[in-house]
Amino acid sequence: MSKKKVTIPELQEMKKTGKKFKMITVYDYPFARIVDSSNLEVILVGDSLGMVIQGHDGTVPVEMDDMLYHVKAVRRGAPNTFIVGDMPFMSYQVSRKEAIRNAGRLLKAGADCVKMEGDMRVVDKVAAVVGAGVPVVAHIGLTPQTAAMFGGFKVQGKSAEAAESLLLQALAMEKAGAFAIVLECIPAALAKIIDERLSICTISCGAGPHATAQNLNAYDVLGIFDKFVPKFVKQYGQLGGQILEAFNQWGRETDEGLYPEAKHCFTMNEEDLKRLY
Ligand SMILES: Nc1nc(=O)c2c([nH]1)NC[C@@H]1CN(c3ccc(C(=O)N[C@@H](CCC(=O)O)C(=O)O)cc3)CN21
Ligand SMILES: CC(C)C(=O)C(=O)O
Ligand SMILES: [Mg+2]
Repeated sequence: MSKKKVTIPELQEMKKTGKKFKMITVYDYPFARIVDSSNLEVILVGDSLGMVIQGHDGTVPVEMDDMLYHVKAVRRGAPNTFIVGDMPFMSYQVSRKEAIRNAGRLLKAGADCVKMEGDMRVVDKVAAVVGAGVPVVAHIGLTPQTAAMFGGFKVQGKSAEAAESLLLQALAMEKAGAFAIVLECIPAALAKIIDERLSICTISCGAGPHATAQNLNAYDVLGIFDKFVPKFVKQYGQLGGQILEAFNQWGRETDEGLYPEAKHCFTMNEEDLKRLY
């Protein structure tokens, strides 16, 4: 039984009924297939692929073409899952026109909506993209594309002033027409207030339990990505170790002549083999 893709009205209904939804970050076809048969409602194809897949130290190097490539692969694996396509750095900051054009490209590649990071300076771009008919998830708090400005991947909104500013940003994003908002790395108590003050869904990525939804990265959930493990991450598997063990076992068996066995080999008939000599 394949599941039915969740709709935006259904996600909004979940905020009213208090039922949580889950958004997992994946980047490729095999993971997308697994999510499509899981109890997770939403996939984020995040620009974090710059770090997790490409090995950069941040998300700034990621291009539209990278995002389109991964959104297409994920859509092929997860035809029945709602996909959020992340807009990469400089694909929406320059002008409303570029924002609309690039958001449209992500939708044509298979995304159901786009996500845009930023504070008050991005509100007009969000409004323009929504105005062009593309659903938008806003993203405030720790915004990795501009993390250099706050000195790295640091928790945001800890002071009363910073918290007030984030609340105002969230309200502005709702007014601009975003249907949901990611709250990344902010105090749980602030996320609770923001969730209560907004009618749209809040999605917690390191923002505590009070949001409408939770987000984690598949590579963190599985214990594959160990370059850094943020405090909010819970590893539900230790696949990094299992993958290493599998690689080493194949290596050992190949060294010792235990792989391949007869069942792994192709054959040809005796006649043809004789004619060869
Ligand atoms: N694999 C992966 N998982 C993520 O959650 C993720 C990415 N990549 N890449 C994009 C952003 C970057 N993220 C990060 C990265 C590091 C921290 C981190 O180390 N935070 C410190 C807090 C430092 C402070 O106290 O201010 C921590 O201890 O968690 C948090 C979020 C979340 N996102
Ligand atoms: C951290 C999440 C929300 C994200 O934007 C990403 O994975 O790119
Ligand atoms: Mg991102």
